Amino acid sequence: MRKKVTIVGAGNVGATAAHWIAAKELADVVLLDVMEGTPQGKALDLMQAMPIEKLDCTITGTNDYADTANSDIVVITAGIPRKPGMSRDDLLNTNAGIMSTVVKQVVAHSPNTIIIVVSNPLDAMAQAAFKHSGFPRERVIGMAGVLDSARFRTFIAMELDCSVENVTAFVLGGHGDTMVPLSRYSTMAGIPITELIPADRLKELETRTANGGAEIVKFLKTGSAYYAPSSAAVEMVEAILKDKKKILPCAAYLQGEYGIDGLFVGVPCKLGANGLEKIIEIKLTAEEQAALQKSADSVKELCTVIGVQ
Ligand SMILES: NC(=O)c1ccc[n+]([C@@H]2O[C@H](COP(=O)([O-])OP(=O)(O)OC[C@H]3O[C@@H](n4cnc5c(N)ncnc54)[C@H](O)[C@@H]3O)[C@@H](O)[C@H]2O)c1
Ligand SMILES: O=C(O)C[C@H](O)C(=O)O
Repeated sequence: MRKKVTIVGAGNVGATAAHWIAAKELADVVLLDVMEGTPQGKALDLMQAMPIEKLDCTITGTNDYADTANSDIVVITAGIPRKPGMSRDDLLNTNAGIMSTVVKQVVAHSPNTIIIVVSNPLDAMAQAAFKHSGFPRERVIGMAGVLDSARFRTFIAMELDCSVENVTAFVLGGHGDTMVPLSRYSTMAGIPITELIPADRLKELETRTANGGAEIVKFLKTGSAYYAPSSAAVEMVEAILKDKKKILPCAAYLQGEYGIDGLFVGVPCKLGANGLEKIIEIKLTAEEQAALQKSADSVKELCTVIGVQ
């Protein structure tokens, strides 16, 4: 039997995630939204591409959570995106309300599912999903680090004029202005990029990475990025469905790791069939640890505002 992935929110990120999942033939997809007709129309449109692409996936559009029952994974993209001049944190109150109603419905219909949170502000929304679901931390994971590190990889590959496949990159911390790109753990074909790119130029690439979402919002004007974000969420879906034991930077609920307790922060995680299978702890310099702590403090502030600290 095929796996079942529900995507809540059939907007830009949600619909594009459905597209990537189908393109990789990972699972049957249920696309759910509050907008009547939107998920149905997008799902039918995607279904009609399946014969052309020679893919066997069923994509169902719905407004009814009954159709999401017993999903293996639920990806939550429901919520408003930011527009130019806004920070992700400006979405806090609206999206917290949406997250609370969505998660209750998700849990009622798929009590054993694994939730991947995408809605912003990401770390606080992951914490809200964790608290409202009552799930163990293994089954609530936030998507941000895969996207942020993919952005860093893109900029490094552009700088070194090499294949993106040769570049690995590392980003820690929250998905906001306080994220921590770690050049020291980033490589081109195994060679530390700190040996290939001068420090001042690297700083510029790190800053561009931290502002990567805003750069796209400025271009798009009506919303935020969705091709890379949906691709990033689907890399996590694939790691779980295929039990890949893949190490990916994700927002995870820390319980003492990195000296942080009771908060979602972006750290290297092992993803497999059980969801979050391990948090990988690496040695940080005092400066990096301080940057991570600052990032955690800003997540805590948001969580306090919406009562999920
Ligand atoms: N974590 C990340 O790295 C990352 C990356 C990109 C976008 N995002 C966030 O993802 C969210 C979605 O972005 P988008 O570009 O797809 O926005 P969008 O406006 O295109 O889509 C959002 C969808 O959510 C739906 N929705 C609203 N309330 C709902 C509810 N209660 N139940 C079900 N669906 C509901 C809307 O009808 C809409 O179709 C935003 O909050 C955005 O900031 C996060
Ligand atoms: O920037 C945003 O608001 C959307 C997302 O978090 C991103 O990084 O692209």
